[in-house]
Amino acid sequence: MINQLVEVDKMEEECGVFGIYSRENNVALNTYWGLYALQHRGQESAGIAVTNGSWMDVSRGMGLVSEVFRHQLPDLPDQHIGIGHVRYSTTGSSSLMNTQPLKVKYSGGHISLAHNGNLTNARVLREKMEEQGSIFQTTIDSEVIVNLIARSRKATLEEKIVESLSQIEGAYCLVIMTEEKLIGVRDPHGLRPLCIGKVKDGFVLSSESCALDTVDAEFVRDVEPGEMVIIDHTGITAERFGDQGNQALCVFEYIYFARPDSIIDGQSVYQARFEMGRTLARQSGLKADIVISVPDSGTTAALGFSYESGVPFAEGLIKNRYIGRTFIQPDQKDRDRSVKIKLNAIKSIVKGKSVIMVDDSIVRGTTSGKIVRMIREAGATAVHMCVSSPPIIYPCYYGIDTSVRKELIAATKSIEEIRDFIGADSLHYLTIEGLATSLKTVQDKKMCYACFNSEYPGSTPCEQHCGGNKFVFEQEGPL
Ligand SMILES: O=P(O)(O)OC[C@H]1O[C@H](OP(=O)(O)OP(=O)(O)O)[C@H](O)[C@@H]1O
Ligand SMILES: NC(=O)CC[C@H](N)C(=O)O
Ligand SMILES: [Mg+2]
Repeated sequence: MINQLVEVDKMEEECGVFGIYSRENNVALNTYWGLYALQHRGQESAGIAVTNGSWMDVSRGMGLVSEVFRHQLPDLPDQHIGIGHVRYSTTGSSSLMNTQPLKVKYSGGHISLAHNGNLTNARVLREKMEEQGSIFQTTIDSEVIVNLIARSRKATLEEKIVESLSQIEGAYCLVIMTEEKLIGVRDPHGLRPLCIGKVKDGFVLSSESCALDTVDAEFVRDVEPGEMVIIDHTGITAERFGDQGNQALCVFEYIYFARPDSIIDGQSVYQARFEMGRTLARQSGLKADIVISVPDSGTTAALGFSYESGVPFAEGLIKNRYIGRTFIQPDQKDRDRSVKIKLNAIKSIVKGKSVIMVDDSIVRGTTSGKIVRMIREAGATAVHMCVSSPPIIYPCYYGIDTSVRKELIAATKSIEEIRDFIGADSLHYLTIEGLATSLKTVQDKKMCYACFNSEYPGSTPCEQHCGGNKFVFEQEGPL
């Protein structure tokens, strides 16, 4: 019984990275608060590394930020750089061995590194390095980057990093710490977000701007795709690397991953979700007695749907606030159980009503089938399922754990079969065009829609390992 409760606590998401350079602030504590704000991006493990210029200390553990650092934060006198990570595993198992930040000692000193994203050629690089005698202590792709940096013969740290980046492919936002520097890197596609904030005597790097508010940092700008920013006692400098011609921020950040109070590449996540709901209302033309949302991340789109359609919004489902996110849990048994504990219907709201239920996505179909039944059992006369994203048909290889195509319900079933499977009266998805027009501020930017249309902006692991086929690779075992 105790084990079951513990399992339910371990929800996960997409990794979050955070870094701070400041002499006036307690960097360990600020990193802790920053990670707290990024908790929705990864709930499997958390870690913080700090340095005072002479020593580097790292502390990591399995669980939520508040669980890992329940008793103690890394504690070095005069610490002035800190980095942190919350993990949602996409390569390598969810285990203590694979927690981040990684810390290594090499000929140039110490390096700590935290990574959000997923490399598509990590296995190839690792096998090559192993053949040449390199030793790996984890099974994550991120360790390949650390090894490349440590092995580089270039003279300066910046040159070593750029040389390493020229060898890796896929998605990566990195925060890297040495005894003197805090470095932020965003891959040339810009697949994952990373932004810069300013504190009085230094700078902050964060996956999302919501964490800047938490540590009282002022938003400066996003790190550009293919940009490396270097922060040290002289301030901040930046340099470009790689080919920035094929930029493609992950559109799923706006649909589901990011917090609605974050602004990514100039686009408010809240505004994007609200517009997705409005567009879906226009596209579906649906009317009913009430609009309800599937909390949490379906709520903003449901408000937009209600606003556009004129159908009143009501809270038909209540989410247990002590439960995290379910889609990214590593195990289907956990996901099934979590949905039951997570959501409950309010009978008095839905009884005798025709209901439009809005969620941001159907991935494996774990959530929608159960709650359509729940709303019907609570007395609704009809349940229309509205999804504020297009059907997810193709795997993500860039940091979202949907790399096995057969797990995606829309990859194996038609829309009518999904409607039947979840037991809804009707099922409506936002179109790809509708999604694109909802992203008002970033309409002119190229985004990654690969999970909807299979147009991958870069290489896929399958192409690396299976000779050209995009979809046969399954991420099992190390890398
Ligand atoms: O079809 P499925 O496999 O069930 O996945 C889709 C569901 O998972 C996500 O919610 P999640 O519970 O992860 O997080 P949330 O509380 O932020 O909505 C998403 O918002 C959908 O509700
Ligand atoms: N979701 C992520 O960004 C994961 C980062 C890295 N690939 C890991 O598995 O630890
Ligand atoms: Mg949800």
